[in-house]
Amino acid sequence: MIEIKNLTKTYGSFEALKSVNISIDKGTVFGFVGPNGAGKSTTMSILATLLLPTSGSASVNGFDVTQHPHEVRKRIGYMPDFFGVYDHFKTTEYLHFYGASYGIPRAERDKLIPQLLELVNLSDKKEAYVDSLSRGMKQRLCLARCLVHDPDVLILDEPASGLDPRARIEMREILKELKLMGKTIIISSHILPELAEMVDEIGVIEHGAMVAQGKVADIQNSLRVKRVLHIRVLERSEELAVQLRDEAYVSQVLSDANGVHAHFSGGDAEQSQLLGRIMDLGYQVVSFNEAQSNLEDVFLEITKGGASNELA
Ligand SMILES: Nc1ncnc2c1ncn2[C@@H]1O[C@H](COP(=O)(O)OP(=O)(O)OP(=O)(O)O)[C@@H](O)[C@H]1O
Repeated sequence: MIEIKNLTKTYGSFEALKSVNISIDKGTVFGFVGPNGAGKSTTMSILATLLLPTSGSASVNGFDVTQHPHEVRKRIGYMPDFFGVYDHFKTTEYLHFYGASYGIPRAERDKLIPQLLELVNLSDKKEAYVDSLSRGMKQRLCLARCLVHDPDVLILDEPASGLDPRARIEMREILKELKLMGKTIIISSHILPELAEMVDEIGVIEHGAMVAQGKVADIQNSLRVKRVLHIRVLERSEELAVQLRDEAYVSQVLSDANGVHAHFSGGDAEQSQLLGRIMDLGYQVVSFNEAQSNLEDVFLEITKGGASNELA
């Protein structure tokens, strides 16, 4: 649905994008993560036909953003990180304005707009002036605006930025609904653990270049992000801790009243073999769990440099 090939963008002599490649299948929710200034907004603006690339190509459903921008615009809903809302409108009027500019007939809009307001939890604000809405509400209204022409693809540049925790959760719930509706979504954010819950894939960009891309679990596996294993045995817990220290892929073994905790740098296969060996050694295993590492761990592992410190 989205195909970005060797995309570059230079501002004067500064290379904001250096041959970026991204491929996103229909129905995928793609989390686009990277520190400030990495090139997320630049990539998304090009995809939204608002900025011309210096070289390379980007297409939506087969339509190239530079050759067929009108076809692309019909298929995308774009939510920029800065948004202008027309304060003198009421929320309903605001959506009518956008619906009309997409050529949607009045009768159709009359049916559609209450549905959109319901989707973004603003039904009780249908008569409110945009001016009077909170930041979170304005952001949800902006999202409703992106959906007016029922686009297949949503390009959302930091839709949860500046929102308080409750407003972020509301935004996340709406995005989950959009995913269920089959939309292809590319969403950028600094709030990595929040993305983790809803994205199918992530792409990590740093200094204008993609540094990793794929399913979160695959990236974790390929990077061998350290897992923490929690192991409880019926007896001889201390002895197990000592034996684990000699195991490959195991480091930093601790033992306490809750069991043995070990850092593990192997993948799924090695983890399963380790469990087998512990059982072969005659331990009666009560539980063998892996503490879930999250997107933040993945991100920090990939971008190791100082740039990641800028993340919220
Ligand atoms: N119009 C411009 N002129 C010159 N440099 C620009 C321009 N727009 C963006 N840049 C530079 O391009 C780089 C990428 O910017 P971009 O806004 O795409 O980053 P980002 O990943 O979206 O960052 P953030 O998370 O802070 O929004 C930055 O170094 C930025 O300063």
